[in-house]
Amino acid sequence: MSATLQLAEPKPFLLAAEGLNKSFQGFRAIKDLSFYLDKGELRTVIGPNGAGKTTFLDLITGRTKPDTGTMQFENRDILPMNEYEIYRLGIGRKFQTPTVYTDHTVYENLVLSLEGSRGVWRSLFSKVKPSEKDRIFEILNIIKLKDSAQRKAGELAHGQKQWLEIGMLLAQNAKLLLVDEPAAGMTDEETHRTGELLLSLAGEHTIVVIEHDMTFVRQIAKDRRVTVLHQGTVLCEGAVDFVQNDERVIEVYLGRKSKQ
Ligand SMILES: Nc1ncnc2c1ncn2[C@@H]1O[C@H](COP(=O)(O)OP(=O)(O)OP(=O)(O)O)[C@@H](O)[C@H]1O
Repeated sequence: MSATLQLAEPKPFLLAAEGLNKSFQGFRAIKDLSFYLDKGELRTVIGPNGAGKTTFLDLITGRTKPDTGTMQFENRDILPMNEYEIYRLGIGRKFQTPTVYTDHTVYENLVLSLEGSRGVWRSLFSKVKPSEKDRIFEILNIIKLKDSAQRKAGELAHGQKQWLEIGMLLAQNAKLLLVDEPAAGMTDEETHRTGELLLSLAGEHTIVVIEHDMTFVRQIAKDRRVTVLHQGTVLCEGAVDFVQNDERVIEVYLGRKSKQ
């Protein structure tokens, strides 16, 4: 009897971007950038100022369209879609500065973000279904804001606002969370707790974090893949120790060669 070798089907990437290029008035902000992300990954993207990190997130969310290249999310070509259509597919973004509804409570902020949300008025004044309420309390537990559920979001500390915003992405049921510099402006303790929150979400959620704070990067990356962008393209990719010891990475961060 002859045994047949069964090869597992390769798993498709959650997000696959290939050969992206984007110029602004002749300046090439993104150059032949390719990026592949597996479902459940927690990927950190680092790079010096002006490396193209924000522009890359703008390309994923449809805020900016590339001049050339392809972008597939769950095997669907998302380049022809507008920002709202891409958001509806399940790509959620958290900007560096928190954008919560400051005059609404923490609980209301999460209601307003629920997947398929029904517009501000309907969201706040129509009945929240028991299953939705359960989900909100689950999220409040995850983001450790249960005791602040009835506080106005505007009264929260900076770190808490950032956690609320991550909770809002969870309420949207985002499949891919794009998180831009979550540790900016945080105390060391808040930064550490943010790292713990992101680590607790990894696996079940797919997350791309842009970050400068290397202590934080080491906390969340551990042996996960880190992508280094430089001049609009991927300079290096690998475990955090690997990229931190890469001569080219040291050179672009320090502006000189580490060893001659
Ligand atoms: N709309 C625009 N018009 C012109 N130039 C732009 C535009 N958006 C970005 N750029 C340029 O593209 C380059 C990449 O910018 P981007 O903001 O993506 O970098 P970054 O890696 O996010 O930097 P930082 O860490 O400082 O936020 C920069 O040189 C920036 O000036």
